[in-house]
Amino acid sequence: MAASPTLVIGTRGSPLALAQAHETQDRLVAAHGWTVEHLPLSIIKTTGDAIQDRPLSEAGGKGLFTKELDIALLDGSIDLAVHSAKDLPTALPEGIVIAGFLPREDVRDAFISHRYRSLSDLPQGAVVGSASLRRQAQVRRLRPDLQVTLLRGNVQTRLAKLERGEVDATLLAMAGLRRLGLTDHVTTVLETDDFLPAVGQGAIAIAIRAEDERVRAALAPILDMATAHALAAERAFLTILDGSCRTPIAGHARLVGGELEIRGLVLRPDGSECLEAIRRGSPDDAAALGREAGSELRSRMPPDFLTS
Ligand SMILES: NCc1[nH]cc(CCC(=O)O)c1CC(=O)O
Repeated sequence: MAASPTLVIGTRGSPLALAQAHETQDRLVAAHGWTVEHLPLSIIKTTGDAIQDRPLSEAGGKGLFTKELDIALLDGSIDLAVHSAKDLPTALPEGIVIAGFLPREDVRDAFISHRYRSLSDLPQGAVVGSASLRRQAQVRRLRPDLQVTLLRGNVQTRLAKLERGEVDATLLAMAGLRRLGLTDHVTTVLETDDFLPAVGQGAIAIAIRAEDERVRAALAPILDMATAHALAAERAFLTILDGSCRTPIAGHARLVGGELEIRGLVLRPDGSECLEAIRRGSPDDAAALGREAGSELRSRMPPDFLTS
């Protein structure tokens, strides 16, 4: 066996981020027979972690969770950065690339409530808390009679707020709940046909320095091709529609038989309108399928769609 190199794994400090970093560490240990001492974690606080009082879409969007990790990659203080693919901006800084993705977790959202069994079981006027424009808009689309409020914080904080009765229900990603061992809290799982996940949901992306062949080779055995195809389609879809991080967007790609299928949605924030596009084709054309779905929605969107 080759001598164990030292690779420093950069991560945010939230419990979910740490679980994802540990999963990466464990997979590298299993693939290479290395020891965890040679895969130290470097915990880095990001601007996104510090802002708790307003929606991140108002504070500058997704890059807020990645900037400090990007800097650490570029200055060599870490060798790889572990991210929730969902929180990664579509454009990465010069010199940084996504090496690939770990095998994807459950992509679905969960409905969580202590008093009600499902979204359709909530009484008129019940309060659903979420920080995600996508979840807020899809809830309003399905149940225009509910109150939708902002609920921020990490997964545990949100569950605690629900516990205290600040909201009647909330929605969280199954992937995060599974990684944190918190699926006991799940009331019902929302199928993707009814409630479409965010682009990248459930996938862990690993960012590296573009030129770093040593780290790229070390990661190769733990990366998952099916997830890479799905994410290529989803991220290409999002790139076409980006520009406004105030737009509720959902997108999910998966292999059906040997084909890749992407389904994408854009919604008005109030849920009054929802446009859908679907493309199916060869996984080798993943990015093109995503771009086509995005372009179709862009051309069908009324001019005021992004601002209403
Ligand atoms: N924006 C926060 C965030 N980023 C990734 C996940 C869950 C894990 C995932 O989707 O991979 C979550 C929490 C949530 O949406 O419930």
